Amino acid sequence: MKKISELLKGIEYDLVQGDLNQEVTGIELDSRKLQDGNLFVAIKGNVMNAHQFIPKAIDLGAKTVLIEDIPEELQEGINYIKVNSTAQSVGLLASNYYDNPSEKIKVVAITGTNGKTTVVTLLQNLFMKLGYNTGALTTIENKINEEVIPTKLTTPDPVTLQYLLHEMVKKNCSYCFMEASSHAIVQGRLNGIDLTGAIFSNISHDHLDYHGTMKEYINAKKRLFDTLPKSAFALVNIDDKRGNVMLQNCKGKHYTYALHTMANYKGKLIDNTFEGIQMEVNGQEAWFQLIGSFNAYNVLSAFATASCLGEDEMTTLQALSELRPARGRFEQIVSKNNIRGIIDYAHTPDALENVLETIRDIREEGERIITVVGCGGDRDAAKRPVMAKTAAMLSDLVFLTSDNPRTEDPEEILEQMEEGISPTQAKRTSVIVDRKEAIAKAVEMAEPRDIILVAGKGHETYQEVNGVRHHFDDKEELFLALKK
Ligand SMILES: CC(=O)N[C@H]1[C@@H](OP(=O)(O)OP(=O)(O)OC[C@H]2O[C@@H](n3ccc(=O)[nH]c3=O)[C@H](O)[C@@H]2O)O[C@H](CO)[C@@H](O)[C@@H]1O[C@H](C)C(=O)N[C@@H](C)C(=O)N[C@H](CCC(=O)O)C(=O)O
Ligand SMILES: Nc1ncnc2c1ncn2[C@@H]1O[C@H](COP(=O)(O)OP(=O)(O)OP(=O)(O)O)[C@@H](O)[C@H]1O
Ligand SMILES: N[C@H](CCC[C@H](N)C(=O)O)C(=O)O
Ligand SMILES: [Mg+2]
Repeated sequence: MKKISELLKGIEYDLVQGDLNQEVTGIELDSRKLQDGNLFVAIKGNVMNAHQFIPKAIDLGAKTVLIEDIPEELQEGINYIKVNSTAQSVGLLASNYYDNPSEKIKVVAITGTNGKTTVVTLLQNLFMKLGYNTGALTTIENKINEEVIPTKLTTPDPVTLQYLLHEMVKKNCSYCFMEASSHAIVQGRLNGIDLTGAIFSNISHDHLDYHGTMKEYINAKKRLFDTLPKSAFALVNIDDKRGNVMLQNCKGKHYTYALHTMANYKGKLIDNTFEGIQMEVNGQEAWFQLIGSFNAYNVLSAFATASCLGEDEMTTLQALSELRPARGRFEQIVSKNNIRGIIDYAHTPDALENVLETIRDIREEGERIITVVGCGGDRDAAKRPVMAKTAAMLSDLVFLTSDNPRTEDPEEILEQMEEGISPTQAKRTSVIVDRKEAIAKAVEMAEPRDIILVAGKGHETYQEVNGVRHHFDDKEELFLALKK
């Protein structure tokens, strides 16, 4: 329970009607979940304008509503508070409700097209090893120390986010490492968080359905750095040409990391095998259990973050070298007859290219690459032909199949993917709508020493079709097929 006036600290508002001394029992964004005494926040979303749900929220017991538009009729006994943007205000409101948790825990957010989950997972495991209670918010799951809290979003909604930070504070966590998706930044899900640091990994083609253009997508990521306080550190991958863009209007302390450019934190890849990578980090050589040259960036980023947070470099390197990769990222199964299956979450053109290039680097002569890949529905359609083209260019055989079709027709998604395939490549490409069948067929076609990459769904244990998530696990399917 909290007084409304306390929740509004730091927020510009107009009290349209009501009494700010009253208390609320919680903050709710979804009228369907509203509980008695909750404050209902009416957000104008991408699909719905929640102002239409105000009467329903009041029926269910809301006494206070946060609005942008004043309703034609005001109900008696209800507090109406008007702000410029409900979506942008709710983070701070929720932070006030949960006693401003980010003042009591160091929160570090990472943004970028690829590598966020990998780096956050590395950082949580690293800081736990270093002896700290630590939280993590990732695409795979949210965690408070070892406790797992399932999630459907990469970055939680602002109320859940503040609630989780508050729980981390209660469990004495010193750090929270979190992913900041570009959607979340634009929608203000991180507002109200006093960040200790922000990291930029890279940017490449994704989410153009949502942001419209690459320029807007870059600007979305840049906003995380533009709003960073002076006390925070800003750590960017300077090998990515947008690294500098992130720092342009950033008041925080600037730090850079790179493999190919001069930087504060410098790495050098020495060896890349199916067992791990050997690299030099600030002059020190070390071995890491993550596979793929792109992971050199992720390891370096985690190392640099630990250093920015004041950790000893040698201890950090030692601990990092003991860590396993995140679930569904370059996970391998080798069959009895020596066929290598790889499950990877590459669901962007750049990620797919990186992972295939890495396999091509490591494989030995005569080892063929067979790729099984699809593209998600209700997401950026422009990446579909590009991903198919990348798969065909860098593999010997390709099986185009379904990812999460969501509300789209899977066959249409596949037709769009096929547009990226040339007539010559088409001879080495098969289209199999059913993902289970596609994986089984890939295994059937494989000969000893061949390498099968199943890309796009990584850790996911479902396939979403028309709003329903059916159980589906690439790892299970590949394992089953390889055992036969
Ligand atoms: C496109 C997008 O980002 N959508 C997110 C957004 O929803 P929205 O703006 O579309 O909401 P809406 O459906 O228009 O509804 C507007 C408001 O009405 C409310 N409502 C709605 C219905 C009702 O009966 N009553 C009611 O009160 C809703 O709670 C909401 O507050 O805000 C919601 C609450 O925070 C999110 O759950 C929702 O994520 C949807 C499920 C989604 O699929 N998001 C994806 C695209 C996403 O955000 N992905 C990124 C990751 C990307 C990456 O990893 O690369 C992420 O951070 O996970
Ligand atoms: N630093 C990197 N550069 C390029 N590609 C990468 C990098 N790190 C990982 N990848 C590729 O991207 C895939 C997804 O990695 P990860 O889950 O860490 O990214 P993410 O940014 O969290 O993705 P999402 O946007 O879905 O949350 C990996 O499976 C791998 O193929
Ligand atoms: N967080 C990413 C995940 C994509 C994973 C892929 N399997 C798909 O469903 O498209 C997104 O929402 O775009
Ligand atoms: Mg992620």
